[in-house]
Amino acid sequence: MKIALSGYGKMGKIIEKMALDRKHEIVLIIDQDNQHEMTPENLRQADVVIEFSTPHSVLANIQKCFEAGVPVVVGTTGWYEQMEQIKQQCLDNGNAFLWASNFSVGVNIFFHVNKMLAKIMNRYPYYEVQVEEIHHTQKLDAPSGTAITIAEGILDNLENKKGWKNVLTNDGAEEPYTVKPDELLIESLRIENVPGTHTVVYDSEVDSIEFKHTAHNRNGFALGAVLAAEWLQGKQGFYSAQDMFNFNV
Ligand SMILES: NC(=O)C1=CN([C@@H]2O[C@H](COP(=O)(O)OP(=O)(O)OC[C@H]3O[C@@H](n4cnc5c(N)ncnc54)[C@H](OP(=O)(O)O)[C@@H]3O)[C@@H](O)[C@H]2O)C=CC1
Ligand SMILES: O=C(O)C1=N[C@H](C(=O)O)C[C@H](O)C1
Repeated sequence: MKIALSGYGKMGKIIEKMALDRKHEIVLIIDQDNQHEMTPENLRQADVVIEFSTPHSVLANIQKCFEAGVPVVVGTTGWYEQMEQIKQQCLDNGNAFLWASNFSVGVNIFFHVNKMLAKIMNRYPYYEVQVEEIHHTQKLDAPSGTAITIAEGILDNLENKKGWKNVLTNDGAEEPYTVKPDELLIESLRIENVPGTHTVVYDSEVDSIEFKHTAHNRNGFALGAVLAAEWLQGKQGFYSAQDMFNFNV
């Protein structure tokens, strides 16, 4: 496959390596300093664009891929309020689009089991649930996209929670926040060099249940993004990684 990379930071560079290992070719690399090269002509050299840039640039980059009619795989987070608008544009224009807040196999298994666990916990309302995420200090968005997907999995399945609330704690700088009974707290922490750790905690007076995923490095995210690009070939429509992993057990 001929791949264009949109965003050539920590993720873009590892995706390039994974793609080359899988015998793909990188035909275009777009970063902050050469955005003018993201033209329809250049994009059309590629079979797929893999987009890992920033929350500020991702929407404009998706538009350019749609205009060029090139399939796009999006890993960038921090834009999900525009999800419906992007979905509509994708479907109206007959594009191919796949997004994931997290492309790693481990986290996608976690997403599935998280929903099952939330369903079980309806029977035990004396457990208070909370989501925690820890990432490196360069991260631009909070909560993480992964934490949002986890929270939505809980909200869809746990009857006593109606919405989520994020608190970003950097070195204890934030005032402690008291959640309302129907609110799901997502606590975000930023610590040097952490690739991504997500925990769901159900806490009661007598015990705690902790369900945790720890990324040891970024390789799982990058491989998942390349596998997604391969999966999207020849397809048209709006997809998420859930369609690719399809854990119907
Ligand atoms: N879904 C998933 O599995 C994962 C998602 N992510 C998400 O991916 C995104 C990127 O993460 P990461 O690589 O760690 O971040 P980095 O900050 O390391 O890389 C982002 C890159 O995008 C570049 N950039 C800035 N503006 C543009 C533009 N207009 N077009 C193209 N590129 C641009 C930046 O350039 P410059 O440095 O010059 O500003 C930088 O090189 C984040 O949103 C992160 O949350 C991360 C890991 C896994
Ligand atoms: O910014 C990151 O690094 C990561 N971002 C994604 C997110 O926001 O969930 C995925 C992963 O946790 C790493």
